[in-house]
Amino acid sequence: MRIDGTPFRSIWVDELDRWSVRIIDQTKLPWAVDLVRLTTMEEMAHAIKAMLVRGAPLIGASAAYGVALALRADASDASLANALAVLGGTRPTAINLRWALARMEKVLAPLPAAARVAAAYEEAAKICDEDVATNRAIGENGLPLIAERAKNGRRVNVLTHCNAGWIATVDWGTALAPIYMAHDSGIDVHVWVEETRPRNQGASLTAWELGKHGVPHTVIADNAGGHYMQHGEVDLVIVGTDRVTRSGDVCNKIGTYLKGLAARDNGVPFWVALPSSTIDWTISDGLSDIPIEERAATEVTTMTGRALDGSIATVRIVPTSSPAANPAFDVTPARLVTGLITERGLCDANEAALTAMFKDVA
Ligand SMILES: CSC[C@H]1O[C@H](OP(=O)(O)O)[C@H](O)[C@@H]1O
Repeated sequence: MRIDGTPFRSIWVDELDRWSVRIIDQTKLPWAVDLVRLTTMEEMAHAIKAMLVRGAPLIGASAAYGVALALRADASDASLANALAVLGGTRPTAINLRWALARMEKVLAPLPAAARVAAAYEEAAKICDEDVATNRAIGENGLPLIAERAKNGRRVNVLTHCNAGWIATVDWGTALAPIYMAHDSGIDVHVWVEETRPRNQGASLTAWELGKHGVPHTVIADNAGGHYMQHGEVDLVIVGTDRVTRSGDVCNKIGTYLKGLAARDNGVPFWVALPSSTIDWTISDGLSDIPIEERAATEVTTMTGRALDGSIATVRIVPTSSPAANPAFDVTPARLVTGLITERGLCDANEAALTAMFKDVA
């Protein structure tokens, strides 16, 4: 997508040296667009763990380039194994991390060391290019869900949670892809952007990227989403996901489950957008089988933003004596999901539909 008219992806190989990897440091958004140059696997692992890059598809693409950086330094079997282990240990929930590392290992392990670096960069580039095409297809497949509600120029209100936009992927995004396509086709689409406590990725990332693209949006507290649904202000919910089970259970940013409950209670369609690389075919029960990342309590007890003097400040919002807990994701049972928007089309959130649509990979 574009940032002030300049086309960007969220990750790319440095144009000058053709081997280091560039990312947008998402912890600096929306206040600064900081393009960081990564030169080692360890730097990439940190970028994933500290969420300079985040979002299931982008985590996978980033890990793939992390393997390439590792092999550029040392293309031995031991170096490959170490890179897979270190990168694989950065974050536990998004299945795309495991998917991308397994794909890199399958390509690289059989090769002689001398052939591995070029092959690693080539495979990482393929993962990125495929992600862009996949998300474009998700946008095209999800567009009718918005268009069918836009009859006679009627404004369509979509609620989303967290950030599943172009910066959560290599480009286009998942949940936001249909929204971008609807906007670009002239549909009057408006987005309720839930701030998404505690990391506020809706407020800081989704609002930023929608604003850069000129998509009308309103940032709201997480607790306001149900209220707008009750008052008929939400035509549909579209969220992203970090892992979907073969039975259609959806793991996504903490708070998504509550949106699913509110949507069901108010008859609002609740759609989940995902590439098939986010489906974990090895599990069925999301609640018992998906590892939920527990992040630092300071993400709950503090907030970071721009002070009135323009400086970036972090403030405590919880008494120092109060402990805090910070599960980063929750699981929305398939029964609350209206459907899945995939690169192959719209799919019911159940095993029969998923295995039929993806019989070649299920
Ligand atoms: C397109 S995946 C978006 C998904 O990833 C986010 O998690 P995180 O930012 O912690 O990597 C969030 O759950 C989004 O819905």
